[in-house]
Amino acid sequence: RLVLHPQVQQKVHEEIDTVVGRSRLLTEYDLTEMVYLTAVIKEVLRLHPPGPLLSWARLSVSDTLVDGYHIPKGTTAMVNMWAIMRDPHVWVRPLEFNPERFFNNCNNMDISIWGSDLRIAPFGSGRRTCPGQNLAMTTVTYWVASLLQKFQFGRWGESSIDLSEMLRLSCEMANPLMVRIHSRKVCS
Ligand code: HEM
Repeated sequence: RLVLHPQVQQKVHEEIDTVVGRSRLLTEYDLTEMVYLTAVIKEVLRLHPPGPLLSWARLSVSDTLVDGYHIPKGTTAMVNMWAIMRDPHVWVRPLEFNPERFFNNCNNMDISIWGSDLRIAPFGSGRRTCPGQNLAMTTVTYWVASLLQKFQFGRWGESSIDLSEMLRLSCEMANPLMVRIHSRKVCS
C-alpha cells in the first residue's frame, strides 16, 4: 500500500522525521506520537485483514434471533469482517485507501479497532477477541516505522503492485511483493 500510494509514504516519512529525526534510531517510545502511521496501519487492517472471517467459528448454544434471522441451536456461524470493513453502508468510498478517514476534526483517532466498534474489528470482538492485539499493533507499528525511517520503498521497474490475496492460515499476498528500496541515510 505504501508503494501504491507514495503520497501516504511521504507523509509517514515526514512524521518520522518530525517525531524522531535522522540523527538517532527510532525506539518503541516514539510510537505513541506516530498518529498518522497508526492511521495508515488501521487502514491497511481495514482493507487487508489477516483474519478476514475472524478465524474462529461461533456455535449457537440455543435457538436465537439475530437481526431478524432465526439461528437454530447448534448452528456454526462465521463473522465476515472483511465484508463489513468494505461495506458501502458503513464506510464512505470503502475501496479507497484513505488513512485520513481515521482522524476526526480534532486530529484524534476517531474509530477504535479493539473490538468495541463493530465497523472495524480486525482482532475480533467479545470473549474470544485476539489476546495478542496490543503486541501485534506495537510490533507491526515498530517494524514499519523502523523500516521507513531508514528506507524509501518504490516500484520495481514498470511492474504494478499485485494486491491479490490468498486465504491460508491467515490472509496473505498471493504473490511475492517486488519493490525497489532506497536508503534514507539515517545515523545508527
Ligand atoms: C496483526 C496481527 C494479528 C491479527 C490481525 C490477529 C487477529 C486475530 C483474530 C481476528 C482472532 C479471532 C478473534 C475472534 O474470533 O473474535 C485472533 C485470535 C487469536 N489471536 Fe490474534 N491476531 C494477530 C496477532 C496475534 C499475536 C501477536 C498473538 C499472540 C502473541 C495472537 C494470538 C491469538 C490467539 C491465542 C487467538 C485465539 C483467542 C481465542 O480463541 O480465545 N494474535 N487473532
